[in-house]
Amino acid sequence: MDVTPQSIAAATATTTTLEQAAELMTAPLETPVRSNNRAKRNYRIKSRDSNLEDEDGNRDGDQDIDQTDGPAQLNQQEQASLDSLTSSSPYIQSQKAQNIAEVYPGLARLSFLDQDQDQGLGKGSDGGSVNSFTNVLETKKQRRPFQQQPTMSQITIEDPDDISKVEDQKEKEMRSLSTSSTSTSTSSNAKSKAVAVPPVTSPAAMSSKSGSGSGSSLFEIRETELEAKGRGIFSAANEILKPGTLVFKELGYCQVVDDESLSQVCSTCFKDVRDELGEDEASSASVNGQKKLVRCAGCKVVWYCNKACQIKDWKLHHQLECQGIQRSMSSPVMKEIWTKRTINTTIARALCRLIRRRERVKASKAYKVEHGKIDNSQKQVNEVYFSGLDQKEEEWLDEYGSTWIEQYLRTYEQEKTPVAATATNSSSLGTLEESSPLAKTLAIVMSCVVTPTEDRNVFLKSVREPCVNVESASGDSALDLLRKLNSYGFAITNMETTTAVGLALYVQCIPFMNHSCIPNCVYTFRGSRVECRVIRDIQPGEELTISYIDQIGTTQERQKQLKEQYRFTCDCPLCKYYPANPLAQPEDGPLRQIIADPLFEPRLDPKQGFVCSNLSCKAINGPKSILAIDSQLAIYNKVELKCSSCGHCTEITQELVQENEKEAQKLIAEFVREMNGGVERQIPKSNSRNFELAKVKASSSETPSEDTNSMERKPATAVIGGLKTVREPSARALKNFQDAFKVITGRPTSDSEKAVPAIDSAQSICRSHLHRLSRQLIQIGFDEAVSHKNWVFALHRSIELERLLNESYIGHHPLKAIQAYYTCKIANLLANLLLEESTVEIEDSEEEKDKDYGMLDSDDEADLKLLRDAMRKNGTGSMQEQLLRRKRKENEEGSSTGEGNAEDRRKKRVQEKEVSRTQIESSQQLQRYLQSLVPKIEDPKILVQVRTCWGKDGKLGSRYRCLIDSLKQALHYAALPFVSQEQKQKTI
Ligand SMILES: C[S@@+](CC[C@H](N)C(=O)[O-])C[C@H]1O[C@@H](n2cnc3c(N)ncnc32)[C@H](O)[C@@H]1O
Repeated sequence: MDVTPQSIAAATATTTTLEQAAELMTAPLETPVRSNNRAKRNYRIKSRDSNLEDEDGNRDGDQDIDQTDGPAQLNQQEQASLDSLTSSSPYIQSQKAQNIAEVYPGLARLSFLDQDQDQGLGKGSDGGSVNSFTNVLETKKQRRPFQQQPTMSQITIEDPDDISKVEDQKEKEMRSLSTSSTSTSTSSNAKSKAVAVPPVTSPAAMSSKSGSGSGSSLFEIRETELEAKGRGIFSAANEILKPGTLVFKELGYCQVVDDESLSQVCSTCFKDVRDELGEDEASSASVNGQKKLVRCAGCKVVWYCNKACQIKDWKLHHQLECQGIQRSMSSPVMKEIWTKRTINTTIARALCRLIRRRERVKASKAYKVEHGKIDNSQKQVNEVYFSGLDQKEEEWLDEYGSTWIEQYLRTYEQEKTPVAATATNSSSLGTLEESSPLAKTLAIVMSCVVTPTEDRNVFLKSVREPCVNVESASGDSALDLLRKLNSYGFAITNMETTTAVGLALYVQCIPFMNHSCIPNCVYTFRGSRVECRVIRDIQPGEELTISYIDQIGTTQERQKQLKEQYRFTCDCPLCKYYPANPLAQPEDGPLRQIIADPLFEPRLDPKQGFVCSNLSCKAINGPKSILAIDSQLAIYNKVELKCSSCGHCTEITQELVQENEKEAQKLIAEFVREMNGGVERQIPKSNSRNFELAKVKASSSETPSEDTNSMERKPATAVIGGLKTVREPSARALKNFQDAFKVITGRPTSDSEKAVPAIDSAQSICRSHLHRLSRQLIQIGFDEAVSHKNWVFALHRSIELERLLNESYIGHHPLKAIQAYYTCKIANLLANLLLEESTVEIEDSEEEKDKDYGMLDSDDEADLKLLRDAMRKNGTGSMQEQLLRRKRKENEEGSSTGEGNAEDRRKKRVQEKEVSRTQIESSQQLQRYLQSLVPKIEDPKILVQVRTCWGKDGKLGSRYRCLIDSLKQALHYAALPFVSQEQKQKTI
């Protein structure tokens, strides 16, 4: 059942507190259904329902909305361009890659092995703020019932004082996080003037309680030494900031859930139901006939996990948003957009929230009080950072935007001209194709918040000069706001699935952090709250940095991305050591300063190597011979590669490289298609490579539209789904993979060394360019293998992934901790697999089936007992040995009964022998690999990394422990030894 804003409004109108109001709302909310999975023992693999058919749950419930009377849908190109607005917002997009949990997107499937649910995203989101907000709300006055039609004046709130209390309270909460209200410059090398963060936009200006600064600020925002770099965040602590230190937490100024995740992620706390239920179950509209999240019945757009969340959002954002969306829906064109999402509304919703939040902030008492105290330098901090908006779009908007959007809005408001005609008319006004995403986003915004023509014009008016004071910085220009969103917007990602689930705008601290390819801080999300932590020692006065992009690329690739998206050239120690320009000399000083370990040998960039094309040589050359193939190619278009081993020379050209890349991409696509029953599936392109796979994954669970084509695609997505859909990849798929791997890396896959005789032709020449693709291929391979339960294939991919990551990241890096975490997950999976195979076999045994296990509580208990009995009966041999013994016994029994003729029996035996052989081989492989993983898991160095990069009692640390315990248990039941480092040392 939907939650009606009316019911809230009505309830609030007749009660004194919202708490009471919430109680009075008799059935506005169904109790969100928790996972219907039984609590699984942690040595068992959670089974997943692969039915993705109902993933469009929110649409199903929309039958009351008439979707037939809208004009024709906008064409696909326009849709694609709007999507590109979302993805081309540089800061927004690349931040997706920064979430360090995105290291192994492919492995995220294994998240169901996690047991520490209390750590899950969303549960603790925003800490206890739900309660504190409810407390605040308890003192609220009665509200005007919702039924009153909103007017233009409602862009401001009818009762600003009311909202300002929430704002004021929110500020108080934020302040209580800080140990001091403003930061002061304490750093000795602070040459330029430190800029304290203004109170309104930076109430947490700000040090963390958990910091080492004993009450003083941990950081300050001030100008960097480079003018072009602008401001940055510097350590203001008197001592070294140690890894794990929480530098700051920052609440979003405003945030929205992405269109794609609206029905699965709570719009207030960002709890993702997929975390609890697994993607496949969450994608269906309901569990046991009940909805998992509940939807606002007013606009039918946003979803919540419970009343508290709905009320909180209603007060802070949704009341006016809801009215706005409903007003917008009064136009058939807009109704089509809102109900069918023919245009992505994420950015438009974020903009609307931003506009309203700004209005509320301005109306709050705290703002009024503090505003008087803000000096000029503080005002600078509040200025809108000018970047991110595509130049072309800016120009287009200046020239035609206002007219076109105006016409667009007027046309469909009058409900006379269908969209197609509007587009035709307006195309004469300018380059509509290029600029329509922006125009449409603004059109949606205006349809929600701006009505009279004169206000629209003000709203659209572009401000060309950077704003220097608070008022104009938060001015009404659409471009100002969009810029703000582009500059300070972050994609909120789900830690576990690595999928972007929302968009939040931050204005206090995180937007002032500059980039480094070898950063000293990372950030993660807890709901919409961003947390910034130290990952290596930071000296007093040193700048705090994060990485805007995925660090796995070559210097040339990284710099290209930074240039394109952020318009600067990075001069961090990594860039200095591995210069993009091959003519520049590498400097190892800066890197050595960061990695102080005297034993640390800066490795040469492994991505710059190449494979010798001499078939009999096969040597893989490091970058000693050629420092930067990519860069040389970029400059000279041609490079001669001389193999350091055999002296063989090969010439490569840009064209050859491009051909290579094309071929590799084709092969990857073929592999994915083959794995999915010959059905085409797009591999989305992304600048952020960490995010690529997450996107592939996300695309597999895309909400299908209602056309028949997408219905036909469903079986394919179902195949990708849960573990129940066990399907061996076809021989062709495997061959596709091996071919792709060979073309990309120049080497056979680790599981096909015998099968692939030699590297052929000049294809194997320059692999450095294909590094990104090889990672993509391996991750896709792993992901697909896990989906299809082909563990041996998965195992080989995980070996390759591990090698790739080891080669790609240097020094202390959180990614290594994440890698260890996933190694542990793989080990868990494999151990569980061995257990599961045995359990299944035992269940199949007639002898065991006859036993009465009716006394046991659950199937799981029965499985366990069967397992124990079997193990007891057969001694301590491995599971596979036990199975073989049983099979042999059964064979003997079969032959002694003289069933069938001798020839049949012989054939059967041969067949069984073959099955047993494959089984033994694969399980032996698994066991060997598992045992090779175990020492890595408890490697003290890894344990330090896991612990420090997330704080002493960090999330990852506790999860890691949990996984190790689970692994130990699984290994114990599978009769495999777990030799920890500790035990090993004791034995020695
Ligand atoms: C989010 S802002 C960071 C704060 C910014 N420095 C300021 O003063 O507002 C991102 C912008 O800062 C600049 N920047 C960040 N890291 C940089 C670096 N390592 N070198 C040069 N400029 C950098 C770039 O102009 C980039 O587009």
